[in-house]
Amino acid sequence: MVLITEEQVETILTNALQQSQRNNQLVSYTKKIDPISPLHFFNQTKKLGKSRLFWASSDRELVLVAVGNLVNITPTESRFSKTKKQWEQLLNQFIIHNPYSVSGTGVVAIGGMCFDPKKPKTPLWQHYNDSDMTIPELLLTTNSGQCYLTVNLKITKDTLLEELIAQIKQWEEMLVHSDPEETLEPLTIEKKIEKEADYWKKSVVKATEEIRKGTAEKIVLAREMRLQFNRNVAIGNIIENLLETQPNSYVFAFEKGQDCFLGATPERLVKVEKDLLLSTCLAGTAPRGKTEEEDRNIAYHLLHDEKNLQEHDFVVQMIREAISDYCFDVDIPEGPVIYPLKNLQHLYTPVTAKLKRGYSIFDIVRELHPTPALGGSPKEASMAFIREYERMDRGWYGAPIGWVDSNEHGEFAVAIRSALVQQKEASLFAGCGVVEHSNPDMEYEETNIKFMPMLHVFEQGKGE
Ligand SMILES: C=C(O[C@H]1C=CC=C(C(=O)O)[C@@H]1O)C(=O)O
Ligand SMILES: [Mg+2]
Repeated sequence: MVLITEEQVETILTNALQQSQRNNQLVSYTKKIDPISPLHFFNQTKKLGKSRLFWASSDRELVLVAVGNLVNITPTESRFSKTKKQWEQLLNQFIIHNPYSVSGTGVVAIGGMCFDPKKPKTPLWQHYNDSDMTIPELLLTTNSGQCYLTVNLKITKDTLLEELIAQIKQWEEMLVHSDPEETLEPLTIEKKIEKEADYWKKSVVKATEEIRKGTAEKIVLAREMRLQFNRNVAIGNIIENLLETQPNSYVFAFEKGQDCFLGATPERLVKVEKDLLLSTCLAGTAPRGKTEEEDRNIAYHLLHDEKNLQEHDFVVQMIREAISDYCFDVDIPEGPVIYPLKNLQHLYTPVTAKLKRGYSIFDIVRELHPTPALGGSPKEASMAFIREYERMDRGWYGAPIGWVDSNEHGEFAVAIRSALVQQKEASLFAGCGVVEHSNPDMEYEETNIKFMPMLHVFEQGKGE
């Protein structure tokens, strides 16, 4: 693997030190390297003892592995506009050496936020900030089969070049080196605890009553399942299983100390490449069939089911309305199609548009979150219901997670089909859209199939 040569680093850092007017100069250096496996990189960097973040796009064209926190953007209020502002300010402070105009290379901020900062945080999510975008120390980008390594540094007038160079060399040696794989006993789930299942069904009934009264039109209610394992979960193995078993889904893993929030979500919130904007309406659910014929029948019924079409339509209407001031050339097809996943299928309507000048992905995330696929309709009334009646801390579940780069490219997904892993335990989350004619037992079953993608990867140990 070719990393940065000593000469190159020395020239860049010397220039940076000379250019620096400040005490803290941020420097970013990107180099194309021979392809390496992102998962290998993720596993190798564990011994650095720094938090790691993993992101793979649903088509797997882009994979990011971010290691360490050079700077964290963690506003405690007005999180979307403050993140946007701080990100722009930080970019101005960087000396960037990135000769490649490739998405996801160079200075990238990656992270996410909690679903609802107005709901009190519980100890479950104590290590996760309400909003947290990381500019890492090391970033491996795999884009369309090409690999790039970015090193981000903070240098001061007192920084010793030799020490920095030695550190980069040390990273290089560590990454080139391949440690023998640890042999672990197979992972088994020793206990599954469904939290508040009966109460949850009652809250679905309560939601339908409120909807009949006219308080809201749709309310998404989620529940939690706690798992206990025989040993600590090896995060790299779970990512590997998710990549193998969940095509058409984004795979993510965000470590914070000993905790890791991870999953495989099918739901794009927004993708921006310069002025091209893509979003997704995903709501309405059915299981997969055991045979092709059964599968086709289920899909046909889903496409014609009033209740699911209604659930879906609230999302389409809201997204159309939310982006209208920020975009032109909005294109949304008339009706949904099927989005098949391994364990379930959804109603899906893609959205394309052109972003007006002066707006960024953060403006769109602010307008869209939460869509009625995770909150409800109207936004405020459904959020108020969730705040009052949902007996769980969603934390980062159901919220935007993603990345942005210095070329005005970025993508956010909605963190569903996910779990918060805490060494020998994990919390799984699943929710569903409650509308006027929702039946509590059927919604309960729907959340059961939404737990399956995560349950399977924990049950399978390694692969299928
Ligand atoms: C809230 C979840 O799914 C949403 C996304 C797709 C379909 C949904 C549904 O049919 O209810 C939900 O709105 C979840 O998986 O936890
Ligand atoms: Mg549903």
